[in-house]
This record gives sequence, structure tokens and C-alpha cells, in this order.
Amino acid sequence: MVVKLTEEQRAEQLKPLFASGWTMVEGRDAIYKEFLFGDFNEAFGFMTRVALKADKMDHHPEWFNVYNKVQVTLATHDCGGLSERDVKLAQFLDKVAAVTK
Ligand SMILES: C[C@H](O)[C@H](O)[C@H]1CNC2=NC(N)=NC(=O)C2=N1
Repeated sequence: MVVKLTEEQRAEQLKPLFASGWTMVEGRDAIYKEFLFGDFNEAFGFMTRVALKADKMDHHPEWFNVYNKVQVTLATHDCGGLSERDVKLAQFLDKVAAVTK
């Protein structure tokens, strides 16, 4: 069973994500970030790496891509809000984006 983050976990685990550009989605317990790359090749390379990891985690992003832009929303549908899985996936997205060029 997947459970929502507690207030303590939110304070501790979401803080560094907000510092790296993630924001809360208005009216929803979910986080959002827009990633910009040099071109479509880079953006899709990023998405491919994330897709493989997401599938292994059985935790999938809601995302939208146009050319060099990838907009990502993370939430856990099974618990109707943010869980530790979203934190893990967000950290992975940031890590992959940092080495994508
Ligand atoms: C059956 C399957 O394990 C579930 O539907 C998984 C798949 N991917 C998922 N992804 C996300 N973001 N949230 C979920 O609750 C979720 N659940």
C-alpha cells in the first residue's frame, strides 16, 4: 500500500525539490516542474531515460513535451497525492536532467 507523505516528510523531503524548481500544483496534491533542453533530441533522450526508470519503479509521470520542453507533474494515483515514490522520481529527473546534453 502506498501512503501519502506526512507533514514531517513534506517539510524534509519536498524542501530541496522546491529549491530546485519544483512547485506545488494548485488545487492538487502534486508537484510540477518544467525542464528545458537544447533541442528535441536532448528532451526525448531525457524522457527515454526517465521512462525506463519509471517503468522499473512502476511509477509513471504525467508529462507533456513540445520540442525542447518537458513539463512534468508527479503524484501517486494509488493514494491520491504525494508519496515517497514521487520524491524518488523527482530526484531522478533532476539527476538525469543535470547530465543530459
Ligand atoms: C497497477 C500499477 O502498479 C499502478 O497503477 C501504478 C502504475 N503507475 C503509477 N504511477 C503513478 N504516478 N501513480 C500510481 O499510483 C501508479 N500506480
